[in-house]
Amino acid sequence: MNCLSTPPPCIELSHVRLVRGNTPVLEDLSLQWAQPRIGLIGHNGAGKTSLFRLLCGLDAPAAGQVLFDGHNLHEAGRERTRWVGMMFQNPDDQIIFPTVEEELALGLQSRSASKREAKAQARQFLAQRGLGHWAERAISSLSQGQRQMVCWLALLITAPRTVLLDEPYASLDLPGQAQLADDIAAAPQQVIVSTHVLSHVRDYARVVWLDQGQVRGDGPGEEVCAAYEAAVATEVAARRARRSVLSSGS
Ligand SMILES: Nc1ncnc2c1ncn2[C@@H]1O[C@H](COP(=O)(O)OP(=O)(O)OP(=O)(O)O)[C@@H](O)[C@H]1O
Repeated sequence: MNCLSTPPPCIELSHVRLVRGNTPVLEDLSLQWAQPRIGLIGHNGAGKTSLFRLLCGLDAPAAGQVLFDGHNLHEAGRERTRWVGMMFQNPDDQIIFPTVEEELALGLQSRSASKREAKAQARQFLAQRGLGHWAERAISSLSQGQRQMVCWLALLITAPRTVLLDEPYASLDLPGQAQLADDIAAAPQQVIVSTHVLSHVRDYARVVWLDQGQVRGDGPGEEVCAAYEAAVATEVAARRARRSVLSSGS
């Protein structure tokens, strides 16, 4: 299910090279993403977070380009925050302000609301979601999962056209995971979810499997997740066989 009232934006990577520190992470990567829901899977270190950092403009490509509905994303300036927003894997990398309402107001202020208006809107937004009592709470008093929820709410309130979620379920309890899944299903934005929990993206029409910065699988979630699981099973079996040979020789 998706609730997009307009067609999702088209994100196009063309021959992108991305280097982080001295490490080449993405090499000659070309992709076109125009589906409302997209899953991104792959091993630790495959390049998923790096790709997200590129897509929200935190990092720029060393070669190639990224287009958002035909516009160069890395030349867009402030306009880019209306296009793409990211929820970080670790909420502490994202949250800046001491209270929930101030954190939520931040994105609204950058959209020209005054500080007072932005805080009032943030309080109203929280109240609509039954979280009015969170408004003045100190971020430091929230659990990790609750902080992740604040990051999600901060994205929802600023409503960029594309939302990048990096391991969004990692710290959430089961009710929190169900709520986030429902929120994602109902979100009017294009949503791209990076996750190691395949059940969250298996029913997506499009899943991309990233392997050492390259696309190894791309297609319907059922197929790509099954191919990834099969590859993992093969890797694990090979590793166990090696370990058993080593231990029998010792
Ligand atoms: N700041 C950095 N400087 C240099 N190399 C980095 C930096 N951050 C990440 N890398 C490298 O980039 C590669 C991709 O890392 P990335 O964090 O994008 O992977 P990932 O797929 O998101 O992994 P995970 O599933 O563990 O979150 C890895 O080889 C990693 O070591």
